[in-house]
Amino acid sequence: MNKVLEEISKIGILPVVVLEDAKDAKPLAQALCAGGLPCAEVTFRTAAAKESIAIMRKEFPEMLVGAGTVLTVEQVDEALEAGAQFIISPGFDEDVVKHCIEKNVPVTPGTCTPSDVQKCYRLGLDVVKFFPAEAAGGLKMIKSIAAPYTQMKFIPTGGINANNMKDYLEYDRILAIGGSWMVKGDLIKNGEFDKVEAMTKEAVTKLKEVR
Ligand SMILES: O=C(O)C(=O)C[C@H](O)[C@H](O)COP(=O)(O)O
Repeated sequence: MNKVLEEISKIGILPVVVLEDAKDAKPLAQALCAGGLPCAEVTFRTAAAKESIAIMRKEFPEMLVGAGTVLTVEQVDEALEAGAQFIISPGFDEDVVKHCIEKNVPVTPGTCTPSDVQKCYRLGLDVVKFFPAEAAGGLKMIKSIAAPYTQMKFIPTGGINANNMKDYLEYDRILAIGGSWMVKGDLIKNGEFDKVEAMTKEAVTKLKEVR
């Protein structure tokens, strides 16, 4: 498995971040690192994504920073220019995946059916995102899908929070979980980075109970 994905596996939880303003990138990264999760998926839902990734990479070299909601080949290139170490999409796009393979950057496309997983398998991936995890059937669905694809690992995201995270993390085919619950937009907007840190710590405490 790719080294970056192995690192994500060791950390166990991938915070999914939406930053409206790149000035929040530094305090947010600081709160995540202090809370014990030195990683972030910065989503390309906002114009601030590229600059935010660049800031986090520069200020926190120990952190793993990737790009999320990557929908096009152009966004892959922008993310790489900013220093993104991995690429995540909500769904499967063959052009995006092939481009990442060419650029030698780990990519985890979103899947939620066996057909999606199989397309990723054929392109040589051994880790995929499972999105939207809770709405698409949760852990029960992942266990059913994972059975035939014996080497595939999953990063479920969507509807995961402090209350249900442990169920996912207990299953050995879960590489890590993704979620935004500790980095909610309001917390960032209001500058409540102490709360981000506290919720991150709480998540790490729960993680340690099962891993
Ligand atoms: O933007 C992307 O690339 C996505 O695939 C969606 C995000 O991963 C989820 O929206 C996070 O889900 P929540 O933790 O329920 O907020």
